[in-house]
Amino acid sequence: MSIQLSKVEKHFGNYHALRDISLAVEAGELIALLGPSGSGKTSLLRIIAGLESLDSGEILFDDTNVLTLSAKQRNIGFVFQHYALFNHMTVAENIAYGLKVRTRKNRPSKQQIEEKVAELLQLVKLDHLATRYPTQLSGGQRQRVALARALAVEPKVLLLDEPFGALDAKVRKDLRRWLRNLHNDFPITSIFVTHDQEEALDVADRIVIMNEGKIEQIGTPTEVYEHPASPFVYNFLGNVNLFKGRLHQGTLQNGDFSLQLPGYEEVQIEETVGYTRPHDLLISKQKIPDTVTALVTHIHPIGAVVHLELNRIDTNEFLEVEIPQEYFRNLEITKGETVYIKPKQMKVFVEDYVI
Ligand SMILES: Nc1ncnc2c1ncn2[C@@H]1O[C@H](COP(=O)(O)OP(=O)(O)OP(=O)(O)O)[C@@H](O)[C@H]1O
Repeated sequence: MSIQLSKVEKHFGNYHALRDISLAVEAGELIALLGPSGSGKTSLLRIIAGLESLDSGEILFDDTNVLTLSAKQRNIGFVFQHYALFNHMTVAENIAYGLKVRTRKNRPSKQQIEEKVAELLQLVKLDHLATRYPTQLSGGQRQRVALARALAVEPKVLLLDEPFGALDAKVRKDLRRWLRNLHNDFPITSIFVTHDQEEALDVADRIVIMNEGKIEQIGTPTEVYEHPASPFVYNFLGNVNLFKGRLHQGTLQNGDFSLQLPGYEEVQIEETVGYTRPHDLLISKQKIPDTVTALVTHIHPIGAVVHLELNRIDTNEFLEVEIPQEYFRNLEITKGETVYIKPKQMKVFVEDYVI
């Protein structure tokens, strides 16, 4: 089932919570709604589900306008951050619940329900825990039961609101891999809300980045990470170094250094900002032309890479560099040492859009 949102608007009183939201989700896609707290992710999810009304705009499931359909009629599976399982029912009973409460006419036979539950238990890898109660499960296991329960009624669309938000980092990581694999085997159109960049980048086919009720960018994880469409996206997705300066005839002049920026020859801005990722900064112990001089203030080895925190001598600004462990060892950099930094590449946004 594909989903098409067009020009969706929503106010809560005077507060403009969703602004001109248009989005096309293809059948079988796994989409992440990513953004800071209050950016409108949950409101958008609830509007798609039919749990919240909208002021104006259109929502199509395939070619059907669903605005007049209730949440139930939209045939949506919902998984929330806090596993809303029934504690007095076993895992198997929880999963069967949605089928058992159907009207007699639509209810599968007892045997069909049992088969469906067994199939879902296998899918979420909990067959050995079918007779346990929710209180006897870990948080991660409970979320898998919640997902199996949502899938039992064979929804056309699956909506997940911070499904792993209440779990610790390791379990979260395992579960998001598991969700990715599950989705590969069982490609139901799914939209999940998260404020965790890594989770969105790791799991989603495409990411919708939201800020203050607007969509900032829609793209694959690689597109949004490698080609952020706005300063907001650049800052929000990963670490970034800012180089304030003057852009003139294709050169960014900043403190003690200047950098040629191909593609920006026609642009002149007195005060702008260049954005560079930590792994796009060159670091050297020898002074080379057009470099920034900085002091190494912290060294954090993290697995195969080393993060270095630096303080620029000329502007006193903070910089972050990321280099492979092996390269770091060869350089023999120590804390307190003076080093020279040069961006390999930099992005400048003109009127909020990258050239
Ligand atoms: N029922 C409501 N009544 C009034 N304001 C609301 C209501 N629901 C949401 N809002 C406001 O709309 C804005 C967007 O909220 P929403 O929950 O959609 O954001 P979010 O991106 O999901 O945030 P979070 O990550 O914190 O859950 C917030 O400022 C919130 O206070």
